Amino acid sequence: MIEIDRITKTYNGVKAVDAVTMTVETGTITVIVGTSGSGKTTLLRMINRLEEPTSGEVRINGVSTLATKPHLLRRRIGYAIQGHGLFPHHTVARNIGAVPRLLDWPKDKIEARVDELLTLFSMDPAQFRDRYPAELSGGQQQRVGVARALASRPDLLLMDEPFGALDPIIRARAQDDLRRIQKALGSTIMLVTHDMEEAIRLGDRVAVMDGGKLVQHGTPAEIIAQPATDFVANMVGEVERPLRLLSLIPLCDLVEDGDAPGAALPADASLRDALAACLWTGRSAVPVERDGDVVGRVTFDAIRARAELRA
Ligand SMILES: Nc1ncnc2c1ncn2[C@@H]1O[C@H](COP(=O)(O)OP(=O)(O)OP(=O)(O)O)[C@@H](O)[C@H]1O
Repeated sequence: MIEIDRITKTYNGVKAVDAVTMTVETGTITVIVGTSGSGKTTLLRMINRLEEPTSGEVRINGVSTLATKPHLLRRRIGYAIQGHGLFPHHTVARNIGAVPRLLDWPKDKIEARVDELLTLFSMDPAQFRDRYPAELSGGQQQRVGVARALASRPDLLLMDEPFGALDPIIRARAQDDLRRIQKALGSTIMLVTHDMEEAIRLGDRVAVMDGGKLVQHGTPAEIIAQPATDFVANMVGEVERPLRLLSLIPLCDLVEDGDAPGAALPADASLRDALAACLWTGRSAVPVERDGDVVGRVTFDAIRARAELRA
């Protein structure tokens, strides 16, 4: 568990981060979202002490980060940034193994970990281990950057706009990859973005910053359905609220007995997908399948009723 306790950073008399308090549960993704200059990066960088707080403290599993020397602390906290910061003259394997090497892991354990991570990120180790960063696509470089940050099984992974440089399609895939890998490894992640769509898609919890203050901290559904301030409502986008909510609800929540025409959607697809299918093909219901078997249908009316209920 990560406890952030009234942490504050003042630059030239101005509070860039103002008494932020929040708790991050182990094994979850927290996304910090806000406009430019709202203090997101400063908050993140105080957690691994790249910035020293003016006041307040951070505790990891009950122990203050002030109790550990900053360079030792940073070996336990992964850090991935936009543009990934790979060492250009080191191979992929050396890049990923950088922190385990600092921690004096035996060579065979490092090699096994590099291969395990490359495989998790859908990059064939035999093909990619010995390449240099310049021999990779932007999306591959980004994956190696995240693999490097995860290599030593850190207590916490901090990510600052990790997908900012990727085009929208690769970006969506990178987000799905991160979700899958985070689940597989049980990692605890704090990620900064200015993109509410990304926050809602990735976060177990979303923390909204405005002018250095934490204005709301809750599940994506809470942020969308009950925005705490006008600023949060604006960030979510009033018009998009019902659609965003539908994108969080799986079909299996609304499935009912009965037939429907046309191609089936998987039970873990979202109501937003089903709505799109209804509108696109003019159907009033879509079949739902699980493991290849049709298990029922979701109707347009049921989707509309759910959207009205929560929006
Ligand atoms: N080293 C510094 N010295 C003085 N002011 C700073 C320093 N670093 C950040 N600030 C100020 O603190 C405020 C918060 O900056 P921060 O980088 O944390 O915002 P952000 O929300 O991450 O913004 P962005 O999305 O643009 O990166 C800004 O007003 C910024 O100008």
